[in-house]
Amino acid sequence: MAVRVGVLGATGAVGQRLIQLLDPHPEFEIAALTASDASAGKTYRQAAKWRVDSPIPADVAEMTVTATDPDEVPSDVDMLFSSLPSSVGADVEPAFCEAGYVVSSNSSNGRMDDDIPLVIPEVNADHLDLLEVQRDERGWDGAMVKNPNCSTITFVPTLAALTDYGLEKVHVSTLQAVSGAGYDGVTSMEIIDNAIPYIGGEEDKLETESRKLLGEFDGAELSHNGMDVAASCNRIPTIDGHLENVWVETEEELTTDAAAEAMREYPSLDLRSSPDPLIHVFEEPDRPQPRMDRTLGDGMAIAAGGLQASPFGLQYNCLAHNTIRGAAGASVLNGELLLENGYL
Ligand SMILES: NC(=O)C1=CN([C@@H]2O[C@H](COP(=O)(O)OP(=O)(O)OC[C@H]3O[C@@H](n4cnc5c(N)ncnc54)[C@H](OP(=O)(O)O)[C@@H]3O)[C@@H](O)[C@H]2O)C=CC1
Ligand SMILES: N[C@@H](CC(=O)OP(=O)(O)O)C(=O)O
Repeated sequence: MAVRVGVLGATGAVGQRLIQLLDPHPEFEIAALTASDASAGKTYRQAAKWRVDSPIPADVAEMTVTATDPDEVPSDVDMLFSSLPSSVGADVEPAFCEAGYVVSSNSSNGRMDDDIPLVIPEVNADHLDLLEVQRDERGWDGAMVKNPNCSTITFVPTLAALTDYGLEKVHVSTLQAVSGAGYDGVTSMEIIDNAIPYIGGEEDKLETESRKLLGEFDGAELSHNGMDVAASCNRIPTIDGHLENVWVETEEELTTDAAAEAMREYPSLDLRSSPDPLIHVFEEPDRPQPRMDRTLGDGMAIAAGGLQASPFGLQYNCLAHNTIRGAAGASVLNGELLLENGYL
């Protein structure tokens, strides 16, 4: 029987992607939709300005949107996918956990908290056990797991494939699509014929989240990876797909052939949304490209290419679909991991 799930922030850009992914999902059944008070009481069709590239699911369109309040969500809903603005999530997500709901959240609030697992299932599924610590410390019947920032998700799996060589220093420079800023995030006058070398708070997220994701959990505490990470983040006029240039210095000698093989062989998981292969390594020097490669693995694969030696270690490019692998798909995959591990 399918698990009854709800979407917090269901009318937004990421909320719509969540509905697109959850509606055909055999393990989940959409049973609750929440948004701001302005949307509460409306049908989903009335409340959401549907902008996703597939039709609005007919059954979801006629559901009534409620306020984002634990008292408004039916108690037989087992899991909530959250795509609320982080300022809202910080207030209400803990209230849902306290009320007994398991929350798989895409919002950035709490990602770096010591007792909140920040998870990319193919990279650090073992960190999910932090939920035991979380429940002990917070006294929650529910639980909260986060997925990382979309640009973090794009490069960390490629680093995970190289950890046997000892990661020392990582430089990453991003070219991020406009959808990452949300529909009203940057105006056409700002971004057409332009690039913006600043995305508020983004560089710190790549630098800190990557070290948490590649850290070690000993059953009680999580220690962060000791590598140095420096990030530079840029907005460019693509619609979807974050492209990143990466330089990695390792303790052990790392040839481009060995790196390509390690990435190609890095395992995916036996979960519905985990693509096989996880990392698609291109031989062509001009790939990956956002428009051509963002839908690999139904938008859940990581693409890499341009591997070469440089004075700053191994150099390569990587790409992922920012609103699927980087946001909604990441939360759904964490939901599948929670289900697989008996948290529902
Ligand atoms: N856009 C992207 O690609 C990515 C976004 N994210 C993160 O995901 C989250 C959502 O982003 P995005 O979908 O773009 O945002 P949107 O602004 O498009 O959507 C926000 C959602 O939250 C609801 N909401 C807003 N204010 C409140 C409130 N006070 N109480 C309850 N619900 C509220 C909105 O409802 P209503 O329609 O009623 O206003 C809407 O459903 C953010 O934390 C963002 O940083 C992460 C990665 C990528
Ligand atoms: N800041 C990201 C999107 C985003 O909302 O990230 P976060 O989930 O860390 O808030 C971008 O602009 O592409």
